[in-house]
Amino acid sequence: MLIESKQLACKIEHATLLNDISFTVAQGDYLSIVGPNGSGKSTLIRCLMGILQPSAGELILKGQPLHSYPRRALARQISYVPQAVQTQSLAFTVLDFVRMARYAYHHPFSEWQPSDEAAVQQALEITHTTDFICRQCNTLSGGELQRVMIASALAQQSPLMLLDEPTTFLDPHHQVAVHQLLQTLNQQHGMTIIEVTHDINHASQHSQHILALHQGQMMWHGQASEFMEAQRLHDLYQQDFIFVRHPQTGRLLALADES
Ligand SMILES: Nc1ncnc2c1ncn2[C@@H]1O[C@H](COP(=O)(O)OP(=O)(O)OP(=O)(O)O)[C@@H](O)[C@H]1O
Repeated sequence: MLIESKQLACKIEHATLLNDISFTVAQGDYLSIVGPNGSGKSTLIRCLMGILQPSAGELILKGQPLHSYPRRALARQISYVPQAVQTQSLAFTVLDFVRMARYAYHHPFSEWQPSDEAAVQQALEITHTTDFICRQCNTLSGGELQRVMIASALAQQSPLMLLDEPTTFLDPHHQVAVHQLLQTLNQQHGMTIIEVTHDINHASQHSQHILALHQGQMMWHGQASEFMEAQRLHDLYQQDFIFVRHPQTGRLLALADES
C-alpha cells in the first residue's frame, strides 16, 4: 500500500476536525475525496502533506509513519497542487518556478543535475506549458497557472499527487483540460492521485475510489462506480438529486434537484 490511514483523528485546540478515518490507497489509485463544505477534506489533505499531526491514529506512507519522513524525503513521495494561488506572490518566470520544485533533490550548494533538467522538461511537456517558460507566473490566466502548478508538482517526481479542488475557478474548457491531464498522469504515467473535489459527477466517472466525509467522519468509502445512490447523496449533502444517464458512456450523472 502507498498510503494507510489508521483511525486517523485530528484536533485543533478543542475542535475535532477529523475522527476515526481509516482507508488505504494503492499505488496507481485515483481517489476522490468528497463531502460538504467544512466536512474535513482539506484537513485530511493537510494531514497527508504532513502539515497537521494526527491527534490519534496514524498515517503510514510506504510502510513507515508519514511523520517520520524528513521534509525533503516526504517531498520526493508527495506533491501538492493547491486550489488557487495568489498570482501576485508568484513573481518568477514559469521556468524558475517549476525548477524550484526540484528542491527535494538538493541540499545547500548542490549543483543542478541533468536529471533535474530532464524532470523539469518532462513536466513542462506533459502539461503543455513549454510555451510559457519565459512568462512571469503572475501574468498567466487561471487555467494556464493551474497547469503550471501541476507541472511544478510533476517536476517533484513523487509517486503521489494531492490536489485540493484544482478546477474550482476554471472555465469548462480548462476544467476538462485539467481533468484529462489528471487522467493521463494516472493511466499512462502511473501517478497515484488523491483529489478533493465538489464535482461528484467527475469523481464518480474518472476516479477509481471515492471517500465521502461528513462532519469530520468517514461516511462512505468504496468503488467510484458505486457511489451514485440517491439516499447516500441526500445524507451527505442534505440535498435531493435527480439522476440521468450519460448518453455516450451510460454512467449515472447526478443533478441537484432545484424544484
Ligand atoms: N485551525 C482551525 N481551527 C479551528 N477549526 C478549524 C481550523 N481549520 C479548519 N477548521 C474547521 O474544520 C472544519 C473542516 O475544515 P476543512 O477546511 O477541512 O473543510 P473542507 O471539507 O475542506 O471544506 P470546504 O469544502 O469548504 O473547502 C471546518 O469547520 C473548519 O472551520
